[in-house]
Amino acid sequence: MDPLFETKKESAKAKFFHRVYAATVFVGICLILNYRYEEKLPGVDILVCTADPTLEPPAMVISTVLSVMSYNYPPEKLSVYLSDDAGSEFTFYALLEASHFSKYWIPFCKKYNVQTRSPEAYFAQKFDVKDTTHTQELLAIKKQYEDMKNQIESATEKGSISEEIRSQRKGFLEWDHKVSKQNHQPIVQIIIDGRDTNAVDNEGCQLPTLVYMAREKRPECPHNFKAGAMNALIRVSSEISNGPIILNLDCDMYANDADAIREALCFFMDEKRGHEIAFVQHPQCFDIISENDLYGHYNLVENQVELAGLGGYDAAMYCGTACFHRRDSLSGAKYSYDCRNINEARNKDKRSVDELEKASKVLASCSYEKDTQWGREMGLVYGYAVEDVVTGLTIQCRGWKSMHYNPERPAFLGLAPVTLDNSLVQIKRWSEGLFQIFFSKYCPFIYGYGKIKLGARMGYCNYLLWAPLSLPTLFYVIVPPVCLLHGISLFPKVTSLWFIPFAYVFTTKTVYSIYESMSCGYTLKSWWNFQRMQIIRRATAFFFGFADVIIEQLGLSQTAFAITAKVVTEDVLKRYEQEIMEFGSSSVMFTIIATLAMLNLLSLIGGLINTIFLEFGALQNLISQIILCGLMILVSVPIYEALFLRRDKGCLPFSVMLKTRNIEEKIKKKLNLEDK
Ligand SMILES: O=c1ccn([C@@H]2O[C@H](COP(=O)(O)OP(=O)(O)O[C@H]3O[C@H](CO)[C@@H](O)[C@H](O)[C@H]3O)[C@@H](O)[C@H]2O)c(=O)[nH]1
Ligand SMILES: [Mn+2]
Repeated sequence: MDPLFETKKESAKAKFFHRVYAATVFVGICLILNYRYEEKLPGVDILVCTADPTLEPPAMVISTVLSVMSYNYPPEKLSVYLSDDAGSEFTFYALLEASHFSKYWIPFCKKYNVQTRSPEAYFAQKFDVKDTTHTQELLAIKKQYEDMKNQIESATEKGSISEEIRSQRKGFLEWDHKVSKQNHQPIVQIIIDGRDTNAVDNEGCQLPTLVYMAREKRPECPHNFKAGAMNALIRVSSEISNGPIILNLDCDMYANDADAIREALCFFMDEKRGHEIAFVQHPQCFDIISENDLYGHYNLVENQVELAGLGGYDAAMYCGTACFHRRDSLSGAKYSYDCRNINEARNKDKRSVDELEKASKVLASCSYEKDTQWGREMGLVYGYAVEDVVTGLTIQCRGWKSMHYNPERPAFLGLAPVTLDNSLVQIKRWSEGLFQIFFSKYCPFIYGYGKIKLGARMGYCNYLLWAPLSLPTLFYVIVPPVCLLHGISLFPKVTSLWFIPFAYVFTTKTVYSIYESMSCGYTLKSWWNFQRMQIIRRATAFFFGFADVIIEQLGLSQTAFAITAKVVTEDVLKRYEQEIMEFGSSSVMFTIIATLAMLNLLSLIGGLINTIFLEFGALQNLISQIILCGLMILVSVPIYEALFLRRDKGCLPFSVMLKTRNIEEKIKKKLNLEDK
């Protein structure tokens, strides 16, 4: 037999035994730890944010809530809070329905050891169950879920909630005719009181606490977007359950691993180093991603190399969601050795639900933060479009450490944008927010000096400097083609020695990037797609982010938070799955993309005509530019398709085409002139 084959077999065997061994040890340790720590498990408060019932449908929000309510964790130590920045009674209603459904959902998950505990994601799967009682129960609960969802959706569509439902719950009294999204009193409703021994599921097991909160909103009072919502949540939860560990989740990201809390606690409760750790960040992983990652949301290299590297410097970046925090460090405490105890007794509050709600409302009011350190030294930092990253940095600079934890089965799965427009809006917010931090007093090089390691500061800047990256990219996609058209050579001749450094940098960078991507699990095609997205992002989103920060620095505008839409129509989703780029709207960003694609195409044609027919010798001077243009054209193929070939709803709209035509005309005119 082939000796190579033999060794392969041997090593496979060894690997297998290694795995079995590791798994056994792991299970063993878990059992011991469970036994040793079960009593000491700390209270965990899960804070979920939502902001708009049309962009973030209540049915999606409650699936997230249900996924965390059904964690494998003692329910009397678990509390779930939903912040609703829209102050919408439909979200409140949906949460009420969810609390009812949880009585069936939680026991079902536990009985059949369901792994995916977001009902929406779970029922979207294909099932293959043989056992008949299981099938029956599954079908029954699926029907129950769908009925609930239909009810919520029809109420939202109708725009009203029936008197019958309203009369069942006094909480609805909060929504009189005066409540609007931007203007309403603080609302706190304890839907399930975890202390109440009657709050049980249909098998008689205790349910976790569930709270609805809509902080006060007044038009004259800046609300600071998600950071404001989170800070109100931190305070309200401290009043009601005061769990020493906080899990922060966006409404579009559900829990995908029922044991995630226990795993995260292994870091916090570690006897040697646990007390130093402020937060444990899971990477942002997404649920629906097209096969070859059309819009570059997989983030495999980012998660496995860049963010993990920052984690290696004890400075994992806080990414706003899927993050476990120590309450103390999030609320502004400095690190000290005394922070060791997280398993303090749960607030043994004897106050009634009404009293708790009343006390909480004060904490969720506009005036509460006046003249306090909230938004500066305490809680999430205000004034940045990426409040999460800057907050994480301040926590680290107060002496804490943070972990990046990327388990094999993603513990959380979110919703990535499935249209180019949404994706760019999101990236623009990020690049803007990140660059804002670089420009502020929190610039890691200055603020972090002497507090976090140099590597960590550099790692942060890898992200904070996204926006200015737009400038070289724009230069490279505009200047070389324009010069090519005019026959101006920008790079050294192929025969010159000076050509070597350019060729060297270009090839090694490309080869390394392919190697890195593929070793992290990308396909070659997804790498290629990512190159396209990089150019598109830099030429549009990063550039707008850059411009906005400059304008803000001049004091001409203020930061806003554009929420990414989470509702998609069937045909958009279908095109996404087929990896057809979705344009469909006439955003300025699309005009830029289309213009750049046309500019390169026409310049290459024009440049080639000129050199071949007029001065053939010039070719070797222009070869680098021809290659650059050619690559840009190859990468832009989907854009030409959207401009000229496609007729579906996602193609580039006529208005974008018209605008790019202007440029074409100009180039053609120029070519004609030269021909003469
Ligand atoms: O005024 C607001 C605006 C937003 N949100 C919530 O913030 C979350 C994130 O918003 P989303 O539109 O989904 O933005 P993403 O770009 O997906 O969010 C990423 O980037 C944000 C910073 O830009 C972080 O806050 C997020 O945690 C991170 O997931 C959502 O749950 C929203 O409901 C609010 O609660 N109040
Ligand atoms: Mn999101």
